[in-house]
Amino acid sequence: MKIAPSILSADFANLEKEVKRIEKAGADYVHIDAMDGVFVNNLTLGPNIVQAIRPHTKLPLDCHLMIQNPENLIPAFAKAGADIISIHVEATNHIHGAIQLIKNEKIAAGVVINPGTPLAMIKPILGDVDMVLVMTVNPGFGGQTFIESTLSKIKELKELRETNNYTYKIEVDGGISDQTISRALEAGADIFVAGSYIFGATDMDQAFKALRDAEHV
Ligand SMILES: O=C(CO)[C@@H](O)[C@H](O)COP(=O)(O)O
Ligand SMILES: [Fe+2]
Repeated sequence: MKIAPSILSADFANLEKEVKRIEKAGADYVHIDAMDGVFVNNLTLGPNIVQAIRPHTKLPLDCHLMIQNPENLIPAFAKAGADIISIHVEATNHIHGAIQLIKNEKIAAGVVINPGTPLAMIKPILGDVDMVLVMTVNPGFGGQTFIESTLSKIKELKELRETNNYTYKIEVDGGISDQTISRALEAGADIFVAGSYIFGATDMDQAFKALRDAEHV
């Protein structure tokens, strides 16, 4: 399994230190939540923060854009050093075109789907994406409760990948902890975003171990 700590729950006054801390603890990606105050009721990290973090880690920067009409900002995130850009299917009328814009930047392209959005909305583009991010909470904030009804979507995405020889990774985001990760893993997720569980832990190494233990039961 791959673990992508969300720096939304990090100490924003010490981001360099926080990124180095997760790298040392065994993170596979740095998950960066970009919120625009329109698509979601919160305002967070933009391309300038991605650019500021880039020299301080070798980890891939996994940028989750919670931005209405993300087309306008895709080039700026790519230029800032994003390795993966994921955009919400709910945030654009032109999801196919927006995914192509990301691919034009020669970086990995992901589509994100909210808990209340049917899988049918992204079926036509599943052959075009490198990653499908299944939101397991409603986007906007860290520290929310994992929504169990999202598990069926993860299972179906895994089946669709097998049947159609698609190559996307399945990422889950929201409410992931030592208590919930095993259900998402069993359903078929490959990459696990965790914010408050990792940054809220008194012992970060132990938090990583507890998440990875789900693979060994
Ligand atoms: O995209 C989001 C929230 O919208 C996430 O990436 C959160 O940052 C996850 O936080 P936890 O639920 O793990 O605390
Ligand atoms: Fe996220």
